[in-house]
Amino acid sequence: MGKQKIERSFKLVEERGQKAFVPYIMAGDGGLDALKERILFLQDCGATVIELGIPFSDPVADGPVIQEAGKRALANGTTLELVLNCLDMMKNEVIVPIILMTYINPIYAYGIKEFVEQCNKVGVDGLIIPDLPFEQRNIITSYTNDLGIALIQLVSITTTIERKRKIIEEAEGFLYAVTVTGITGARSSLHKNLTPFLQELKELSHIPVLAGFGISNKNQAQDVSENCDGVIVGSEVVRLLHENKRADLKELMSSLKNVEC
Ligand SMILES: O=P(O)(O)OC[C@@H](O)[C@@H](O)c1c[nH]c2ccccc12
Repeated sequence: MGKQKIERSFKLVEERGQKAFVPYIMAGDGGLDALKERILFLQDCGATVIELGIPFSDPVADGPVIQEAGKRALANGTTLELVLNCLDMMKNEVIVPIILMTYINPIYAYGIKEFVEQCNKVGVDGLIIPDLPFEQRNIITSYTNDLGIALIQLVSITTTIERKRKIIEEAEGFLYAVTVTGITGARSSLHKNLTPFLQELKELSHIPVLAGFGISNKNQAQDVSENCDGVIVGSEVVRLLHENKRADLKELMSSLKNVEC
């Protein structure tokens, strides 16, 4: 459970000489009835971890594709509570670690302590809360630490070295390296300083470093993962699921299987 389950999954990828692939999906896009099937599909495609987004009305870090998916999910009545119930019902079939990505507001509304306890009960292994400042992580970690749930930290290409060091010291599960300045979504080219940025994080970090934001095809995934432990792909996965292009998604997810470490 929790951190350890995430660590084990990365270890397995490493032992196989592969790179990690973490797909992001929006809970409730396509209806909550589709959630279990989508998670099991991604699990079968070899996802290292699944990042599951909770729809929110004011998603400040999300680009257009994920915003639209969030709107669709909210329109069909998806709530944090319903997503947690849904996870509870599928927990015996889900082997792949699950990380919930939610803004802090829905957690406040739910009740922080109740939220973390429920996450633990339904088998959530980690959390990404992009608008929770590192300095205020205590409001979550005072509950997650005891339960072994990982609070995934993000560092960006503009983070200072002092801050990177501080964040990495506390980071657990994996380190989320944000590869662009801006919001989520496909980019035709990635940041020119991406390679030194990832190399520096790899040197500093005791846990896997994963790159996310703007990666949308095989070549980008392979190029980027040469300098880190794998990639997180959101908008493209959301698009392919919405358009029901399962074969393309499978193909994209297989892109890191033959990469040499
Ligand atoms: O969509 P992209 O560009 O592939 O990026 C991943 C991203 O979608 C996912 O990790 C994510 C979705 N919403 C977020 C908000 C903050 C940080 C990360 C995320």
